Amino acid sequence: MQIRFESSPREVPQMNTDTLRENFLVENIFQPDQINFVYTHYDRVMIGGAIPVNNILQLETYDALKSQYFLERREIGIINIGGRGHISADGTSYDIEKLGCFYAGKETQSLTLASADAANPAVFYLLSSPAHQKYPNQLFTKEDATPVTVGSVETSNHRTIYKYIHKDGIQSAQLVMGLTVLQTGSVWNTMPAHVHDRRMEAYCYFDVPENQRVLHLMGQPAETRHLWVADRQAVISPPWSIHSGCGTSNYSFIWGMAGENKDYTDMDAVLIPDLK
Ligand SMILES: O=C(O)C(=O)C[C@H](O)C(=O)CO
Ligand SMILES: [Zn+2]
Repeated sequence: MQIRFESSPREVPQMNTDTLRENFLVENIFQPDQINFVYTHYDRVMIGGAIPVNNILQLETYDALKSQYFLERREIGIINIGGRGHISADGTSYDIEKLGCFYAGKETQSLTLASADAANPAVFYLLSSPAHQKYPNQLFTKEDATPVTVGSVETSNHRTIYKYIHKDGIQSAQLVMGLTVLQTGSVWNTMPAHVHDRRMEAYCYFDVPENQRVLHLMGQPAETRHLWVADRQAVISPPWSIHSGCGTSNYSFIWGMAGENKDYTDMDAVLIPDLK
């Protein structure tokens, strides 16, 4: 498992393209018949991917966690961005369609991931944070997430936000998670941008068409940098950083956070003319 340490707002403006990508871009977590994680020191959030094709994949612990099992002191949110899948948690099975979200709380001892059809496998994005309290395991479909449409065609940011794990949705110790789908013709996410120094965030871009890319913007509002991001790649956003993107086509992305609170609306907005 790869481990990423934190970078301060003073160091980031000095980074060249490769160093920025080494620190903030998560490139290869989605591999057939594997579960892969990157462990970040930003609120100790782990970012993972799994594509069960021919095997049922078991969530195993890692030496770095020094725990008997993965969720001994952690919780996890799992969103399926592929074909129909199955999740089993401590003996209870759940069917999970594309864009469904499963939450497994602290002390869930056994968790497996499988696909309904190897020809169209489930693709699971995994986000895990430390948990000091146990909350019930729960499945949400995208309809359960009470979608909200924001932005407009005129500003090329017309998009639908699905909130799954947050203060008023699936209950968790600190994890917040959901996804955003851009409408055809819209390319901007999270513009106007914001920061929330109380929570780190990770974005995982998906449904980015072949040969298209998302230009992800990061950094302090007056000192921004960019990363070119491909389909099924994730970006770590430090709490002091904006996280916003503009695509060469429309796309979707999963956002997830951990930190001081679970209030999705707790954001400090940045005025567009203040961006540099
Ligand atoms: O499109 C958006 O705007 C978002 O999806 C914003 C994210 O949900 C976010 O950054 C939450 O803090
Ligand atoms: Zn945010």
